[in-house]
Amino acid sequence: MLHIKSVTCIKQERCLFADLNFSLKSGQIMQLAGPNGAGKTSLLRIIAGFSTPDEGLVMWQGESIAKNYDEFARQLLFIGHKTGVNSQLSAIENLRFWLRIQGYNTDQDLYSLLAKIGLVGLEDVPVRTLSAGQQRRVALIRLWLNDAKLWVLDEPFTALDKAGVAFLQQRFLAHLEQGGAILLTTHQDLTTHFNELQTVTLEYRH
Ligand SMILES: Nc1ncnc2c1ncn2[C@@H]1O[C@H](COP(=O)(O)OP(=O)(O)OP(=O)(O)O)[C@@H](O)[C@H]1O
Repeated sequence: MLHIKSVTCIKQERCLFADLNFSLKSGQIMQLAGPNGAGKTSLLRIIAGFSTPDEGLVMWQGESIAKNYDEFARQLLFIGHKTGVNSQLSAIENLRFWLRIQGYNTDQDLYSLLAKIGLVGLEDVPVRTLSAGQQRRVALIRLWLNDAKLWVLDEPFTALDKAGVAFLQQRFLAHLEQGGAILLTTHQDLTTHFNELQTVTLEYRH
């Protein structure tokens, strides 16, 4: 599905990583590990096509993502460290916005979806008035509103409580069972939940 081929990234004259190679197949989950500043977010942004590598290629289904980026973007769900939630809008309004820009039906029962993720009674207040963990839950609802094959998630567990982490892990398992793939950064230990977890570790390079 996804191939990272000889990818190099240089920022502020520091080489974050060089000649990086790995693949991610349907049904697989991969954790990007490494210390602060090692380049994990930079790599996720390259893989999502938001920035270009100094050398190398990101390939999706056998072709460079640059070749048919629109098609790749349709199969990608990226949720960054910054949540991408409009904090002036309510959770329901954010959901309707995401559905609309993807061309999906907005008549779904969004209240029951928000209830599932623990936001009963908070559906219609501005997201900025919610706690950090509740705001993260709003951002993560896109995982239920999307049929993208490849999920690229930068620290998705941040600010979530134990129940939130467990709920998200269940959603990951369902996505993998349906043939999706997940690439994520996290400081959580995922090995007990995902038998086939792969890890790529970036060292901090000076
Ligand atoms: N747009 C940019 N311009 C200049 N330097 C950048 C830019 N983005 C990232 N960097 C630098 O690249 C390095 C790696 O940053 P990055 O955010 O990829 O690390 P990270 O491994 O995700 O770190 P953390 O664990 O703290 O989130 C940092 O030293 C950062 O200052």
